[in-house]
Amino acid sequence: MHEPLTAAEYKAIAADLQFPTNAFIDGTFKPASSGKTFKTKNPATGETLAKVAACDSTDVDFAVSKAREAFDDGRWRLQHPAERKAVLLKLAKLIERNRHELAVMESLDSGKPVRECQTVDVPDTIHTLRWHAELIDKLYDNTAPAGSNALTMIVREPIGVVGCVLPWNFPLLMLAWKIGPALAAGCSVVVKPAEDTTLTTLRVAELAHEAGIPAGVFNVVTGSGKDVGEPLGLHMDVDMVAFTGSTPTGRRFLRYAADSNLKKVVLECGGKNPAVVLDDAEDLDLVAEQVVNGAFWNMGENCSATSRLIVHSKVKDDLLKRIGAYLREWKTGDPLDPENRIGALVNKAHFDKVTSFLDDAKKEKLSVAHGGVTQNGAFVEPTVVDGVTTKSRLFQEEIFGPILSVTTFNTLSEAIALANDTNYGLTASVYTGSLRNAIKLSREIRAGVVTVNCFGEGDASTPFGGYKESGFGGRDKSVFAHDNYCELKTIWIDVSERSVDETIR
Ligand SMILES: NC(=O)C1=CN([C@@H]2O[C@H](COP(=O)(O)OP(=O)(O)OC[C@H]3O[C@@H](n4cnc5c(N)ncnc54)[C@H](OP(=O)(O)O)[C@@H]3O)[C@@H](O)[C@H]2O)C=CC1
Ligand SMILES: CCCCCC/C=C/C(=O)O
Repeated sequence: MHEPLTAAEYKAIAADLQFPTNAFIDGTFKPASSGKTFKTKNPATGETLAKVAACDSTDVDFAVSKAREAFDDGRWRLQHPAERKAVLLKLAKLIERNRHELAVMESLDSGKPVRECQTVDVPDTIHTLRWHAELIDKLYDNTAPAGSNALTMIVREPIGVVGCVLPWNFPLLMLAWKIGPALAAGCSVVVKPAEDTTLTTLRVAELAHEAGIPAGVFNVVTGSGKDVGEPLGLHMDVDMVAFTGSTPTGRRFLRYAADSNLKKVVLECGGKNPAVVLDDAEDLDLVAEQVVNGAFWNMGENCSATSRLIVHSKVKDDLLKRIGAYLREWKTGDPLDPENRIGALVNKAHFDKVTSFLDDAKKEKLSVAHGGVTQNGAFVEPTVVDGVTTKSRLFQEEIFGPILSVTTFNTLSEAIALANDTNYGLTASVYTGSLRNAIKLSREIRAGVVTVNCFGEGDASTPFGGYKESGFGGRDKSVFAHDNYCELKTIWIDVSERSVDETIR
C-alpha cells in the first residue's frame, strides 16, 4: 500500500499537481483579506511552486469567529461519538486514497525525500487519525468516591477553539498529531501551517470537508508567524494553542497567553538528543544502523533526531567505522528520486544555519569522520564530527540538520552527566546489553522518551514530548494528548435524603 513508486512515476505525479493556494475558512477556500500572497518554493530547485494567501489578523479574527460559531452551536462536538468517529475515519481513508499526491506535494514543498513521505509521513498521518478516531467512542468518563449522599461525575469536555501552530519539518504528521486528538475531543481548530510548508495542510482541509467535517470546524490560515501566529496566540477567543517548533517561539506563545486570556498552551519544542552507547552494547552493527537512522532520517530536521553520540571510549573507533559503512547507503540528492535518503534542507536560511556548524567544526579543529560536504547550496551530506567537547556549540545547540557530534566517556556516571548536560530533554536512546544499565540510564536521563537498543518516537499509543526546555503543558500522541484538548468538569449531584425532602417540599 505504501510502497515507493519509481522516480519517473513521482515526477509524473509532480507534473500534474494542482496546488491549493488559499486559506480555508468556514468550509471554503478564501484569498487573504488584503489580497496579498507569498511564494512557496521547492527548496531542492529554488523554483516557485505556488503563490499562497498571505493572511493577517483580519483573517485570523474571521477564522476564529467561524470556529467559535461552529463550536458553540455544537455542529461537531454534539454529534454522537460514533458519528464523529466515522467522519474522522473517512478523512483517514481519503488521505490514503490520495497518498501519492500528498507524498509528492510534501516532498516538493519541504525538500524531504519522497521515499520517506510515502513510507513514513503519509502512513503515520493516516494511522494517527485512525487511532484518535477509534478512541472517540471508547473513552469512559469517571465517577468519584463521594459516598452515598452524592453522585459525582468527572467528565471531559472539549476545550473549545484550538490554534494549532505547525512546524515545517513534518507538516502532515504534526498536523495529524494536533488535529487528531483535537477533533476527536470535539474542538474546532484554526491551523497555522509554517509558511514554508502550507500545501499539504490545505489539501487535508479540503479532504476533511469532503469527509464531512462541518464548515467552521477545521480552518487553515496561511501566512507568517508574525502576521498569523502572533494574532492567533494573542486572540481573546482562542481557548488553547498547541504548538510544535523552536523553543524561542514556544516562549513567545507563553507570553501571548499571559498577555491575553490565559489560554492553555501546549508546547513541543527543540531537542539535543543523545544516543548513549555503553561498552557492553551487544551488537555494534545494530547500534550503527540505529544511530545513523536516528541522526540522519529527515535530514536531521527532527526535534527527536539523535544529535549527540555519547560513546564509551573503548568502542568508539569500531562504532564510527560501522557508521561509515551504513552511511554508504544514504545517498543525497533529488528528493523525488526514491533512491535518495537525504533531500534538501527546507530553505536557504536554514542551510546557512546548519552549515555554520560545519564552519565551527573547522574552527575548533574537530575531526570530520564522515561527510562534511554540501551540494548546490541546499543539500548537506550526512556528517559525523568527532571529539566534540561540552563547550562546543555542536554539543549544546539544536542543529536541526544532518550533523552528528561524537563525545566519549569512561564511566556510567560520566555518560549520564553528558547526556543531561543540555537545556533540552526530548528524547534519548541507550545501547547496552545489561538490563540493569538500561534501566538505570532510562531513569536517570531527563527526557520524555527514552528508547533502549533502538531509536524511535514510540507509536500512536505512547506520549511524546519533553522535559526542560523541550516541552510544556502536555504531550502529543496517546490518550494523554486527547486530554490536552479537554477541560475536566466536576458535576456533583446531591442525592441525600435532605435533597429529596427539599425537592418534594
Ligand atoms: N521542535 C521542532 O519540531 C522544530 C524545531 N525547529 C527549530 O527551530 C529553528 C527555527 O525554525 P522555524 O521554522 O523558524 O521555527 P519556529 O519555531 O519559528 O516556527 C514554528 C511555527 O511557529 C510560527 N512562528 C514563527 N514565529 C512566530 C511568532 N513570532 N509568533 C507566532 N508564531 C510564530 C512559524 O511560522 P512561520 O514559519 O510561517 O514564520 C511556524 O508555524 C529550527 O532551525 C529548529 O532548530 C523548527 C521547526 C520544528
Ligand atoms: C515516525 C514518527 C516521526 C516523529 C517525528 C517527531 C518529530 C517531531 C518534531 O520534529 O517536532
